[in-house]
Amino acid sequence: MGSAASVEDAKHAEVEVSRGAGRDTGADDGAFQDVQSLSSPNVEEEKEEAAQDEDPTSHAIEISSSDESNTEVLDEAVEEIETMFKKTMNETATESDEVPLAFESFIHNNGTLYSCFSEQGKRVYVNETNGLVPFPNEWYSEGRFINPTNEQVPSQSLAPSGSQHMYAEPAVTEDDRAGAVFIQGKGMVMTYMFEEKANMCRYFDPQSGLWLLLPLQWEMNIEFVRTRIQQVMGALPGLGDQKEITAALRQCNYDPDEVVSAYLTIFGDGLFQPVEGEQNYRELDSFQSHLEKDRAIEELKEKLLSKEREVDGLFQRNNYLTRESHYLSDVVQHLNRKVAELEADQQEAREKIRALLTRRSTAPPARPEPKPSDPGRLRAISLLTRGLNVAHKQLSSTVGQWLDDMRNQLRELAEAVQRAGQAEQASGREAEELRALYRKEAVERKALYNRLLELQGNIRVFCRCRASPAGSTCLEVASEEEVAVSQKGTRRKFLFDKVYSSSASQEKVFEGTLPIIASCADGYNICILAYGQTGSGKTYTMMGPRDKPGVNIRSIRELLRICKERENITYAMKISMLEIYNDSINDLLSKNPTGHLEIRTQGKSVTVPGLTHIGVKTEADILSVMELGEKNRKIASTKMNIESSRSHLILTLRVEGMDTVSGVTSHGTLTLCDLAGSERISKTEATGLRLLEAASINKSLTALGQVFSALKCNALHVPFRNSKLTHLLQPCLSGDAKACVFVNVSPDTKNMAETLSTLQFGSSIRQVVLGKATQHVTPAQTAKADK
Ligand SMILES: Nc1ncnc2c1ncn2[C@@H]1O[C@H](COP(=O)(O)OP(=O)(O)OP(=O)(O)O)[C@@H](O)[C@H]1O
Repeated sequence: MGSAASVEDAKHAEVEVSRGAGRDTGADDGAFQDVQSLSSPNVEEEKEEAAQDEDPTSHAIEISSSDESNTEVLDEAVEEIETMFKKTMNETATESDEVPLAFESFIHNNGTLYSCFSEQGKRVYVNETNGLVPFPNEWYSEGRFINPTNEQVPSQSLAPSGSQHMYAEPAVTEDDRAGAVFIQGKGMVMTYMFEEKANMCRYFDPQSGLWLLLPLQWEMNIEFVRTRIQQVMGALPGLGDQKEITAALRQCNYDPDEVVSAYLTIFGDGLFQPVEGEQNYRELDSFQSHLEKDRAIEELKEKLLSKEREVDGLFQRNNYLTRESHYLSDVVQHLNRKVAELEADQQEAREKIRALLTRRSTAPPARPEPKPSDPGRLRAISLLTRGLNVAHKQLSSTVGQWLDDMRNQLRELAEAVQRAGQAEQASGREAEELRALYRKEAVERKALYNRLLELQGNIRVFCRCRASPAGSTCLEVASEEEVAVSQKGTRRKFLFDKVYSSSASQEKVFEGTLPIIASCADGYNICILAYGQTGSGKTYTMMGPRDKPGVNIRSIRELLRICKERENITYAMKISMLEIYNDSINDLLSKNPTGHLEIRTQGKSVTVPGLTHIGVKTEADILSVMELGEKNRKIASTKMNIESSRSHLILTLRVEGMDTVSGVTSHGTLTLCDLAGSERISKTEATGLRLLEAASINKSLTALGQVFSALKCNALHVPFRNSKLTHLLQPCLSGDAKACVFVNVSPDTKNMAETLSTLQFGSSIRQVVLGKATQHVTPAQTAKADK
């Protein structure tokens, strides 16, 4: 039973890892030898026996002519041939990329069974000593094929006894272990990851009706294995050989975590660095989907722009109408004043006329007694009287004309007032319509915006470069989205959602995260975290100095502003602050810290029982709580940075909203995480406690990398529980949240290795798709029932 034995031996065999060396020896599988190539003692014995005899036919398995024992012997023969086949296949597979597979069994008239294959159109058979040798022409008349391509043979008769998995019926469950792969000469074949003593990938060969072992080369292409390869490569960008990783996966029973730790144990953290000059296959893999996504994002951006333009137009029209309406009301008021003045004047004129008339009728001027003897005097009086009459007539007609003018003016004014009133009403209606239209546009714009955010990915990655005190720089901010690292004449580019140069202000840097802050008030889990080498500016970005506050304070300020703006919703906020130091959780707000806290998971919720939560209302409240937490934080010095924080800081703000009109409640969290700096232990010369801290930090950051790579390839299992850090961040990263990651880098040439690894980490998590974020809202009735 060579096959079974070799599998079992392989399972217990020590993992032999010798990168590079493996290649020299012709073992194409590199560091980890293929399970199949680890031969059992039985196989070794068979080899020795085989070596004693040169005649190929003498190695063939004799089939007894007796009917009873025929099936048994045939079973053994098939199994032995299978062992030889596998051995030959492995050898062939390591020598060339082409492996023949058209499987046929030939029975010679002398009773010997041969295993034959079609290789590049020529038939060959397995000879234990010489491997695959051409099928002799004379044999065609000396025997027959049991299962040639065009002849179906009852497969049960070929299945070796004792190996149930080899039976013809491909009755396998439809789960992630089932798959398919294209094989040259066979077309698309079914594959299944059999769980025997160790996991075994086999494909179903319809011609032989057998489940055969899949050669390494093809195994790499099935989904089950490919996902795991990607996980390993995600965690260790320094690994370039997928075949080598496949072999390693076989050795580790297809457990990617085990493979990663095996590599790390042997090669150390050098594998975190990508292989220089090597094309990142993941970029190729996701290139197409990224292109499509980018196209969709561009379209949405254009739509958004045109909507914004429309809204701007509406705004301008609205402003114009409002101004016109104000102007018209001013005119109306002015006219009304004028009318009132004219009416007063008219009244006054009337009074004056009436007074004049009264005086003339009631008190006629005392006429001097005419002196008949004075004709000159009489003529003068008559002239005066005539003049007075003319003046009276003129005055009457002037007054009448004046009154007519005033009446006309009044009528015109009344009409103007009426028209202005109507125009004002019309413009009011139009303004109201515009406002409704604007509200509708705003809702549509918000929906488009959310869709855009969703398409851009619920994880946004920003790169911030700090200034170089040394003046030497290996970084070049090529554009708003691209940063390049130059090294010995080569130039590597990295793309991010935004790249901030050393001159970018704290305010500018915060702008990138601004869009997701409002989502927290809507009931989403939001996470902002900073990753980077020690001293690269994470704390500066997240906390910042007092006069230049960072993302933490600005996002809290923005959140408070948004909550205040929403008049119908009352918000309650609670803040907690913890640090993870040497993989244990410390409560930073507790007055009497009682020791390290543990994490509890219930369904999707992750909590820390005993952690202090303080209710806060204003920015001042929050700042004083943060100050208290900061005081308790462990700050230690390292050789590289005097004020280097050696723990991960996680500040969480829980925001509970209650809509007083609809009764809907929402629960959002804003998680702000300042990660401890990744560092090269050798470079910082850390010893003792510092060494322990550094090892713990590196371990948790590696776990974070593993989580991101599992998320990136949509792995069934995401190893959140590998560290306290990833366990706590689970709700922020498990397809339920929106996240922003800052990768902070130093441009100093002496930090180039760390900078490259940080950029690689950042650009790789950019491809993570968290999925559609979930809004945590409870409808009114449920909310009441909950209470
Ligand atoms: N963009 C920047 N502008 C001005 N000063 C900066 C900037 N980034 C970092 N610094 C300064 O560099 C020093 C180190 O920065 P910081 O403490 O933020 O690094 P860090 O990545 O948090 O380090 P560690 O991981 O060790 O905590 C600080 O003195 C900080 O003020």
